[in-house]
Amino acid sequence: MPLVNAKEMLTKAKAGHYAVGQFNINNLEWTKAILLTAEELNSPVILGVSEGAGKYMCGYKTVVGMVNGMLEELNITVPVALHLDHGSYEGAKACIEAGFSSVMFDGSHYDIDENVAKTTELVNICNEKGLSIEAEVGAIGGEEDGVIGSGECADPEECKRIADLGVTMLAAGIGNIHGKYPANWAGLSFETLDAVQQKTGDMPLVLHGGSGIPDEMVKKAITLGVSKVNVNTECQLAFAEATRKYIEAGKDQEGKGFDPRKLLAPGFEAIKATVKEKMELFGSVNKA
Ligand SMILES: O=C(O)C[C@@H](O)[C@H](O)C(=O)COP(=O)(O)O
Ligand SMILES: [Zn+2]
Repeated sequence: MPLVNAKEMLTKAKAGHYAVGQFNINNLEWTKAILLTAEELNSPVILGVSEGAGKYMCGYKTVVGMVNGMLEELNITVPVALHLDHGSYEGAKACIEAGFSSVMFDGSHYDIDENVAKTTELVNICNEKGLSIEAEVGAIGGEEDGVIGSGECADPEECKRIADLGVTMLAAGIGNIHGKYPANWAGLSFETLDAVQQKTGDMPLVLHGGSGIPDEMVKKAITLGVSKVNVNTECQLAFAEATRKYIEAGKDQEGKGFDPRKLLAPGFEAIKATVKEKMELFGSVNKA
């Protein structure tokens, strides 16, 4: 099946009280592992590409070529959206041109009026071209210069202003953090999430920083309107751990164990296992 935008899969998820996973891709192994797992579990899936990962993979056109090639060669039949993650205004335009099916414009660092103005322009372009679009209100926390900043809680009124522009999905800060959560993390603010959902109605809400949130909190967030959960760090940690074990066991020095097709295989399987676990947790299995 060719790429689809994320509108239908997220509308169904919101109505069906489950969430679709966005898994960030970093290279060929990542992409193949995520697509094969989605197909095996009959689950819709969103492939997230940050601007940095896009550059690393030789640009957005390369990413589009690789993903479209895999959809065809691997006979992927489940709905797959290719989505720019935390995009700038220029990055969003470049991805629209390159053939992505969905973009995120992260205007959370602008004041609300500028966020509204830029989001509006991109909503118009995406509508015209048939892409889905995610916007963000309230910055997500995370590590900067070695310090882990706590996540902001979005203002529900500002969320409504952005939702009313006609975006497909809305990321609202609810105390969530990118990367590893610190031991003293206060947890998700369900009060904020509830207030955002009440103001934004049927709008699918997005939970960023999906790695390391206790399962029960993720499930509760889904009951309060989260329809898309973003995961990157947990796949990276699983890949790194499996690769380290392989090398520490000296397997790269046995026979042809240094061949990248063998060396990267444990990490590939570890990503598959992580994605499977998350799809089961989010409830998207058999929802393709
Ligand atoms: O780190 C990235 O490049 C992608 C993330 O920002 C993604 O949008 C996300 O929210 C995943 O968070 P994580 O699971 O905490 O890495
Ligand atoms: Zn994010």
